[in-house]
Amino acid sequence: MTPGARIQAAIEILDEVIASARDNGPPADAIVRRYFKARRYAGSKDRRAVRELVFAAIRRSGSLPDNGRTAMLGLAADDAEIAALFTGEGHAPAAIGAEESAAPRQLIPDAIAAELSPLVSEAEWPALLERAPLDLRVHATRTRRDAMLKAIPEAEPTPISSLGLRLPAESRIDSHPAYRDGLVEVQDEASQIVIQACQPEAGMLIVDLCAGAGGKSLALAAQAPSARIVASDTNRARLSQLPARAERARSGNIETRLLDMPREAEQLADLEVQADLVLVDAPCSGSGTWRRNPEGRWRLTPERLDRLVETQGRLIDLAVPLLKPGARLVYAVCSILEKEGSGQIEQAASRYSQLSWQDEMNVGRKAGKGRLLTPGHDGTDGFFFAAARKTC
Ligand SMILES: C[S@@+](CC[C@H](N)C(=O)[O-])C[C@H]1O[C@@H](n2cnc3c(N)ncnc32)[C@H](O)[C@@H]1O
Repeated sequence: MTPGARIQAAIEILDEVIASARDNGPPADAIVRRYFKARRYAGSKDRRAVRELVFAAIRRSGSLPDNGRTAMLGLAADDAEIAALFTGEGHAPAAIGAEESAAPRQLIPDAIAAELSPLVSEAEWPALLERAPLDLRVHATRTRRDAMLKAIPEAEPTPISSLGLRLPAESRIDSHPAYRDGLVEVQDEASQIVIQACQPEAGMLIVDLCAGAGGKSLALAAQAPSARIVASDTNRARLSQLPARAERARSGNIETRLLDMPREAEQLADLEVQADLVLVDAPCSGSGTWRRNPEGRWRLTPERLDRLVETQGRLIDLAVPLLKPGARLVYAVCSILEKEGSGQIEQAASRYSQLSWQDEMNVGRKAGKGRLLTPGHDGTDGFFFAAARKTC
């Protein structure tokens, strides 16, 4: 592809990403992959270059741009070499018209900025959108981090999690023998810290209420191989990925349970007052993962945030009856928004006097009754978590 054709390809992909953000469709990463699947002639250098252009344009625009061209004109406004490629020749995009406007440069739109945790100062905003490294979690019972550091020489130990390895952004691990053998799993350090906060132990009954594709269930299973882990979720497609992942990790102690809204309480009735640990890794704005999904800013509307906050509260209400006396509840969201984090826990604390909120881990920053991790402060994804014990 010529440099101009790469710009045009990025514009076409951005058009799809913008439409997908409007319609709650697939993420940018999936759209880039789909685009090139249909264009086998593009070489790996072309794919990488176009992907970089797409993500640079998304990072630069805090709010949803009108279309792919305005988003790309934003990059052209900052970079004369890119502007010079708008020639209209061959497969290059049309020349830039005198009246054409570029998407404004903005990291975070005002409406979202107003929802951020007060701990996240404006000086931290650029880090929210920097490229994330690839973090791995070492399987706690099958190997040791030292051994994996030797097996994957490019990796460094993560500073906070004792099970974590860090590789540079854009690294690939899926064909490495240690990954194929289930000795390492992709998991951001913040998620590994949430598992530490869970304190999983042998023999426990653990409910991972929002298990998704099982990232945290797998970590719990690796640390407590004789625990019984019930991994539930309402999303069939996500949950169905878990058995194969568990097989790769050789974790035979996870059972999946598909839930249907609004019948979850009924479907979990056999676990009432039985669980030693319930993890609520709730659906959220994903504002802590903008490093990977910067177009998440385009998807977040005040209405969507309100709906998420309501669902999170409902999930806590589903979790509490499952706890036996003395059991542990851990609430987590990959969010840096006040309402989804410490605000949500203030609400839960006012509903449940039998929950005693614990602050046992000296990581990140204290945020109300929980802890907040952020890319700028901790080098992890943004995550809020809080842990409580049921007193009676
Ligand atoms: C943040 S994701 C979970 C990620 C997962 N724990 C992991 O570590 O990979 C939140 C999940 O909550 C699920 N969810 C949404 N509403 C739910 C409900 N009412 N009951 C159970 N799960 C729900 C979503 O389908 C989604 O998979």
